Amino acid sequence: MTTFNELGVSAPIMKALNNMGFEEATPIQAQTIPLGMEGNDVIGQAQTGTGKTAAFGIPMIEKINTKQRKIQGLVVAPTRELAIQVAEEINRIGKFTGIRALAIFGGQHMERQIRALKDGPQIVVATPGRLLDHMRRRTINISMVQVAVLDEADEMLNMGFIDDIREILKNIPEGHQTLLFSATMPKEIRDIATNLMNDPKEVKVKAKEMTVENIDQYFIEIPEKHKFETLNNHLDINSPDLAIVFSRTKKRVDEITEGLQARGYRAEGIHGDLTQGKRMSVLNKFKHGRVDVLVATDVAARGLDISGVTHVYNFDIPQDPESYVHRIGRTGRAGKTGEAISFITPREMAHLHLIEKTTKSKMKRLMPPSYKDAQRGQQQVTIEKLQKTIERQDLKDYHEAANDLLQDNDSVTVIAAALKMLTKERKDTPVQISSVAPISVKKAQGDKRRNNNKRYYGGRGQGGRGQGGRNQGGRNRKGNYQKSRNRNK
Ligand SMILES: Nc1ncnc2c1ncn2[C@@H]1O[C@H](COP(=O)(O)OP(=O)(O)OP(=O)(O)O)[C@@H](O)[C@H]1O
Ligand SMILES: [Mg+2]
Repeated sequence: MTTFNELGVSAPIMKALNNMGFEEATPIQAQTIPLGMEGNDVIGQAQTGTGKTAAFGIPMIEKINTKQRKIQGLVVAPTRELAIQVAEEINRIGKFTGIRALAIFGGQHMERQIRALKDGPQIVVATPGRLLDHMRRRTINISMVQVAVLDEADEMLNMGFIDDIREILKNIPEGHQTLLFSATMPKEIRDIATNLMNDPKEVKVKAKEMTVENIDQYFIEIPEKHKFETLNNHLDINSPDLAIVFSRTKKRVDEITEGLQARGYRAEGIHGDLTQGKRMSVLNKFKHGRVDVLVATDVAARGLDISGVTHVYNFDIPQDPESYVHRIGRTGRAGKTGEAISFITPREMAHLHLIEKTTKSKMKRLMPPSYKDAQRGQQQVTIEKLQKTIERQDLKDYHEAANDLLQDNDSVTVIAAALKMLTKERKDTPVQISSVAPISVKKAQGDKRRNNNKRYYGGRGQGGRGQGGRNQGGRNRKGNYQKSRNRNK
C-alpha cells in the first residue's frame, strides 16, 4: 500500500484527494506519479478503471505555476464526453491549488470557448479537431505548455488521429514533458509513441489479464436474428441497475434504442451523429439513473467513468480486441464488480478466440435465456419486493380487504393476481433490427494487416480526417476507410 503522502504529493492536492475519498494510491498512480513529478516522459499502461486520470493529473497539477494565467498543461482525449470528464476530475484534484482546467471540444460554440480561454485556464483538455481549429484561428496559445498528455494514447496515435497529434505536439515548446496513458498499447503504437517522446519511462502495471479480474465475462452464441429478443430476455432476468449496450453502427444503435423503448425499457442511445446537447443530456440522464440502458457506439467505449454500471452487453462483438477491453471496462471500475456479456454469431466464434488470446482472459459460455426464463426473472423481482413488504410488518390496514378477497377466491389466485399487477410485463411490440455482416477472423486479420499501414503508420488514406473527425460529431466525413473499417461511430 502506498499513500499519496509517501509519493511526495503536496498538501493542497492531498486535501482534495482526501475529500474525494482516495485513501491510497492505485498501483499505476504509485508507479507513475513520482516519475511524472521528476519530469520524465512516461508511457503508462494499466487496466480500465484503475485511476489513470489522477496518475497523470496529479503530476501535471504539481507542475503548474498558479500565478501565471497561461496554459501550461494540455490533455488531448478522443471524445468530447471524455474531455469534459477529465477536466472535471483535474478540477476536483486541483480544487485547493488555484489551478483551473477547461474542456474544449467540437459541437460547442466557438465564441463561448474563446471567451473561456481568455479567462486564463492553466490546463486545457481538448479533443484534437477542435484544438486544431483554435490553433489555426490563433484563439489558443499553447506556447507555454510544459506537460502534454495523450489520454487513451493508443487511440490518439492510431490512423485517424496521428497527423493531428503530430501537428499539436509540433506547436508545443521543445523540452516539454509528454505523458501517455491507456489500458491498451499495441506494440506498433508503442513504437510510434516512443518516437514522439524523449527517453520515455514505461510503466506497465503487471496483470495476468488485460481485462479487470472483477468483471465476469460471458458470451452467448446466437444467430443475428435472435439477438434483440435475447437482449430483452437477459435484461429481464438481470434487471441491471445501469447497463450499456454496444453496437457496431449508428443505425443499429438507433434501432435497438427504439426497439427497447417500444418494449417498455428506459433506454436512450448515444453516437456521433447526435447534437452535442442531446449527447450530454442522454449521458446525464444515464448517470442519474433516469435511463437504465444506454445503447452506444464505440464513442462511449473509452475512458467514461460512470459509477454503478453493472452490465455491459456487446450486442455486436467489436472488431478490435482493444475495443473489447475498453468497452467492458465501463463496468467493474475502482474495485467494483460487473458483468460483460457478448453476443457472438456462430460464424464469429473464431473472432471470439482471437479476442480471448489478445486479452489473455476467457469468456464463459451462457446458454441463451428463453422468454420463460425472462418471465421468471421479472416475477422474481416482484417476489423480492413483496417479501420486503412482508418483512416491514405494517400491513394491518390491509388485513380486512385481504380477508374479503379470500372469501370469494382461493389464495393462489389472489396472490397470482397481485404478482401480475406488480410485475413489469414486457410489451410484445414487434421489433426489427437490420442485420450486419458477421466479423470473421480472416477478414479481421486481413483488415488489421491492411489497416496497420494506415492506422498505425500515419497514412491518412481515403478517409482523411474521417477517423479524427468521427468523434467530433458533426464533422462526419464519409470515407472509404470508415466504411471498410465500419468504425463509423
Ligand atoms: N486512489 C484512488 N482511490 C479511490 N478511487 C480512485 C483512486 N484513483 C482513482 N479513483 C477513482 O476510480 C475511478 C476510475 O478512475 P479513472 O477514470 O481515472 O480510470 P482509468 O484508469 O482512466 O480507466 P479507463 O482505462 O477506463 O480510462 C474514478 O471514479 C476515480 O475517481
Ligand atoms: Mg481513463
